[in-house]
Amino acid sequence: MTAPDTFDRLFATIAARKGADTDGSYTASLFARGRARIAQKIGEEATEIVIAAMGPNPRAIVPEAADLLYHLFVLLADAGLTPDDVRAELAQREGTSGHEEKAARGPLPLSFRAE
Ligand SMILES: N=c1c2ncn([C@@H]3O[C@H](COP(=O)(O)OP(=O)(O)OP(=O)(O)O)[C@@H](O)[C@H]3O)c2ncn1[C@@H]1O[C@H](COP(=O)(O)O)[C@@H](O)[C@H]1O
Repeated sequence: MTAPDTFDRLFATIAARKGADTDGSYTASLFARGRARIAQKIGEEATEIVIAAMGPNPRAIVPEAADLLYHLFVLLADAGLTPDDVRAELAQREGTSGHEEKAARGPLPLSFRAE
């Protein structure tokens, strides 16, 4: 059996914080504040990635990506999902170009098209 990687260990820690004492854990306090607050944090972290992406130093993206992944993991755990659900979704997409997938969706109904 292979040792769990950093992502797996992080998710296990996050999941174990559900219902924990909020004083000692930022994760527990996020769970306590609820899904809307978690989703809002993801929006904030995504915005910070956009700002880092537009800057001159690509390394600045790394800590913002870590913040975003951490908050995404909190959302998954809050929703009763796991990174394995995301792995399975990505595995299902493996080998299908985004162009192919978009073409297979067919044209948008008229009501969705831009003027
Ligand atoms: N990876 C992280 C991690 N990344 C970011 N953060 C926290 O996420 C918050 C995001 O920062 P912001 O400035 O956006 O928010 P804030 O003003 O501090 O807080 P808000 O009131 O806005 O929510 C900071 O408090 C960070 O410390 C994290 N907190 C915890 N972890 C991991 O989760 C584990 C469990 O943490 P606790 O639940 O706190 O024990 C830790 O050991 C780490 O491995």
